[in-house]
Amino acid sequence: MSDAGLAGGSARVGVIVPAAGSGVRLGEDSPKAFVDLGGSTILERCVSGVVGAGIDAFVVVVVPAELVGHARELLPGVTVVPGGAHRSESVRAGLDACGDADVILVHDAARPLTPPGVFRRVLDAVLAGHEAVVPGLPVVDTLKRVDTLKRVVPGDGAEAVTETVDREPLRAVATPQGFTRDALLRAHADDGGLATDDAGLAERCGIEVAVVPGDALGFKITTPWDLRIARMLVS
Ligand SMILES: Nc1ccn([C@@H]2O[C@H](COP(=O)(O)OP(=O)(O)OP(=O)(O)O)[C@@H](O)[C@H]2O)c(=O)n1
Ligand SMILES: C[C@](O)(CO)[C@H](O)COP(=O)(O)O
Repeated sequence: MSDAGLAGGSARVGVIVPAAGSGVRLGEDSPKAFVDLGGSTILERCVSGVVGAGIDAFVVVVVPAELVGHARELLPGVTVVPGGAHRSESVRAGLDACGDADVILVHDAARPLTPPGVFRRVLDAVLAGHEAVVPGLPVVDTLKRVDTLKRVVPGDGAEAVTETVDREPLRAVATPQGFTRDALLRAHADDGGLATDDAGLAERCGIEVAVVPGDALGFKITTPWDLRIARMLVS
């Protein structure tokens, strides 16, 4: 489909929800997507958020192989497929199940509180003609590059600051990340390698990635602290 076709409102939209991680940094008994967040799993909350964004989309959820049946029970009517050992492999499994979508959003299950406006901004930017779009926020902390200390004080584990990094041109990016079908296929072609996000793979093959405003509520549940905040926000 041409860009004009996408802008014309006839685009078919697919959403891949990678949820096959184990959540090592969270340290709960279940894989992260299946951890409780105010009475529903993180995964159910995330899929509700996708549906609640009001985008007419085909949704594919990617979970650990042993939890495919359980996820299908939690999410009747949603396509569920087994993922891989790395996030990029899980996204590729979702891509294989994504049918004939013209635009594909990839949205981490681990970001279940992402507001509808972020989905809209990312989708609208793809429909407007960008091949790849990520939501991003300015970095607020002062950033230091570190290395090992020359003057080692036994036992304290300290590191040496080598540089203060200019944060002005930096953005902390989240999901959903949106792509034309062609761009996402190119990014993942030939088992496209591994990266922490899909835009990273797109960049490697020369695709320009646009950044639109993200939202603090789109934070990723990674650590026990994040889960605590998320539970407070939904209570
Ligand atoms: N093999 C993997 C690894 C990650 N993910 C998904 O990618 C998203 C972002 O990953 P992250 O937050 O790092 O989750 P985990 O890999 O589960 O976390 P950890 O690194 O702490 O184990 C999550 O929704 C996670 O389920 C996935 O689908 N398949
Ligand atoms: C895709 C992502 O959520 C964008 O912020 C992030 O890169 C996932 O990275 P992680 O290393 O798997 O946490």
